Amino acid sequence: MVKISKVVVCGMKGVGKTTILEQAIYGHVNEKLDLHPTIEDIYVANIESDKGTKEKLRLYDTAGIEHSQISTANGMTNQQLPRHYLLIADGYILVYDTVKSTSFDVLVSIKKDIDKNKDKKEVTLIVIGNTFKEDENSDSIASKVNHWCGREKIKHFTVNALKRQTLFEPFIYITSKLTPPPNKSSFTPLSMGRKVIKDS
Ligand SMILES: Nc1nc2c(ncn2[C@@H]2O[C@H](COP(=O)(O)OP(=O)(O)OP(=O)(O)O)[C@@H](O)[C@H]2O)c(=O)[nH]1
Repeated sequence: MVKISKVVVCGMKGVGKTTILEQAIYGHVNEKLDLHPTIEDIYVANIESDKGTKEKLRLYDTAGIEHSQISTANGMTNQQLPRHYLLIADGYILVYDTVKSTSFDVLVSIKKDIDKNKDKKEVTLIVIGNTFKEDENSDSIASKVNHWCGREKIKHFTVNALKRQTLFEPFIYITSKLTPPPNKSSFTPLSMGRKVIKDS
């Protein structure tokens, strides 16, 4: 039976999660496309791993988390990833905006939540920084994120969601991490996707 890995895409509100998925899978996003806040969408994509095998990923686009709701005065988490994602996920794509340090704070909070709830299950995580625009803050945020990713042993990618080519590497990377060694090889990068649910 073909294994379909389940990957949850999460992060702060408005960091470009939907744009990244729509652009990686369909390649139709431009600055004029109006995207609405997500409740939940599920995409299925066929992606070729670095071992040359074609793999199927089910990608869950989640509702963005508000920075103001990640922690309370006593340090307790208020708004979290819905619990069912923690049960089903084989992997996570954590997305932040390279000029908003608050969007990185949200990832740190999500990662703690994942660690607390993953039990003994192995999960694969990657971090994607979406570069809306360059500004003087982006270097200091990038070095903070690099440092954290190094400590947490998470691969960090920087993309521009509007440039489809920049998106292939992280998707191929996580696909490869989630799939066992192949029997034979072929080559087609990110080929097609099918959106199966749309609530937003
Ligand atoms: N210029 C530019 N705009 C972007 C980029 N990525 C996303 N946007 C825009 O930013 C807005 C929010 O993007 P979404 O992809 O909906 O962000 P999201 O993280 O899915 O948002 P929520 O579902 O509300 O959490 C949209 O209007 C996008 O068109 C980018 O790289 N460059």
